[in-house]
Amino acid sequence: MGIFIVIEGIDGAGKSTQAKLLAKWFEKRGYNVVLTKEPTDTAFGKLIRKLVLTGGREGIIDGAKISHEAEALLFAADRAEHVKKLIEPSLRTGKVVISDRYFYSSLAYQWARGLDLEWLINLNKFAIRPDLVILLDLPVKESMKRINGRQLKSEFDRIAELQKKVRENYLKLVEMFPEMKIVNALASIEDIHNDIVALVEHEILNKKE
Ligand SMILES: Nc1ncnc2c1ncn2[C@@H]1O[C@H](COP(=O)(O)OP(=O)(O)O)[C@@H](O)[C@H]1O
Ligand SMILES: Cc1cn([C@H]2C[C@H](O)[C@@H](COP(=O)(O)OP(=O)(O)O)O2)c(=O)[nH]c1=O
Repeated sequence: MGIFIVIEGIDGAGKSTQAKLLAKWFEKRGYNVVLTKEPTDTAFGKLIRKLVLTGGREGIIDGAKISHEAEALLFAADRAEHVKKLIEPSLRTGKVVISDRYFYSSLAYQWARGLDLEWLINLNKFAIRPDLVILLDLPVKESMKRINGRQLKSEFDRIAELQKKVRENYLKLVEMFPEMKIVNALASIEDIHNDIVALVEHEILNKKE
């Protein structure tokens, strides 16, 4: 069996930056790495971008043309394809899978939209548990600085409000899912990378030996 690692956090937390650095770290050590993300680039991911993420990257704040329930089902459908067609086959052939977002995003974001957490957890039960989930945690003020320009100025306050809820939800999820570990995302890119590597060594590699 391979190794399955997920990077989570609010928009602009540094997920894609750290996912790439971690992929390089494993590759240098001779591992076969699959770097992936959700929403995916498949037809389901495209449908999500069209129906849910309207009006830009943070368009999820409004402009959604569909109900929050349908939204959650679309993310779950995209995830089912992701798990069955890419993640599980890659793990079976011993690869390291690093995913930028996974079902924890559905729990944090769709819960923040008012859906029932238990319903969301049940909906995502098919999704195998990762070996480790890195939660890049930082104050919303800082993340908003980093993604400045990705959103319209007039939407700033509403987006910040949702991000705050999502951050709080992620921190509550850490209490429920022991595979989730918090990393302080306020540090430099290099320091965060080193923290993540230390967690990977401690939580996964040392245990496999
Ligand atoms: N530790 C950091 N400190 C300052 N800026 C960062 C840090 N990590 C990433 N960034 C910058 O913040 C922005 C968002 O990073 P990104 O990796 O795209 O976040 P995410 O994938 O979580 O949305 C990018 O411009 C990136 O270069
Ligand atoms: C995977 C997932 C993402 N999202 C949200 C989080 C982000 O605000 C948005 C898009 O994700 P994001 O990582 O920003 O995608 P990209 O950078 O490719 O545009 O979707 C959910 O609400 N639920 C989910 O299950």
